Amino acid sequence: SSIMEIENLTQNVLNAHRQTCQFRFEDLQLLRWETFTRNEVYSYQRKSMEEMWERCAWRITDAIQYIVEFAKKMDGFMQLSQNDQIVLLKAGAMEVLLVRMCRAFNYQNNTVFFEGKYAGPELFKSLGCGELINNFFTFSQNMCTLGLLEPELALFAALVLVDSSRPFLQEKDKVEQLQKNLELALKNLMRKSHREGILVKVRKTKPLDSKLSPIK
Ligand SMILES: COc1ccc2c(n1)CCN(C(=O)[C@H]1C[C@@H](CC(=O)O)C1)[C@H]2C(=O)Nc1cc(F)c2c(c1)C=CC2(C)C
Repeated sequence: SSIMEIENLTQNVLNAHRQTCQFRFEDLQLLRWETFTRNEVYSYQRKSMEEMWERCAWRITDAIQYIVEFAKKMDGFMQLSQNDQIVLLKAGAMEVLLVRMCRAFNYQNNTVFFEGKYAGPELFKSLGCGELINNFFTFSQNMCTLGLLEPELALFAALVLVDSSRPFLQEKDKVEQLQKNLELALKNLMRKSHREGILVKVRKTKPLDSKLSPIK
């Protein structure tokens, strides 16, 4: 692909990302030291497992819808077969959400934005899945150490989604072509900002450990 095509794809992905993030990065940053008081944490911890799951499931479902919109605005994604669009979103939407959530994560006090303020892992105690929550916070910490800027995060999220190694793809070569263009776009962006050194780290950070067996 020509450099023009790559530049256009970069701009398209940045716009798609900006138009489909529920919160602007600047706004999330402004709130990062607004943490829940001890009493507010207690009131969350006293909620039933059902109520807490209901709230979190709603937030996740909502956020995933925005990621579907992100995919639909990405040049090349809608040109894939509908089967492959569904295969990529089913396999990757949650991983893109985890990548996006690092924008709303304060690694200095290990808190994440939740319902208006920043919460630590202890707030989610009543969910009864401390292991999963701790993995989520550890992942967010690792994502933050990459120090990706918003445009780099947008292209990284696009690459998490457009992954030609996902099982059940019908037109793998078409997905591969789009993936290669996105890889060139991210390399091009990093080179321009003289930060290509990060790419080595990025390649190692697979969003979710593939050994995570689906909850039986
Ligand atoms: C892209 O980055 C982000 C980061 C955080 C959030 C969003 N997006 C989406 C909207 N959001 C909200 O809280 C909504 C604002 C609304 C209106 C209001 O009250 O202000 C309520 C956040 C959210 O969902 N946090 C969240 C969900 C969740 F399931 C978990 C954790 C954190 C931590 C562990 C688990 C249990 C996995």
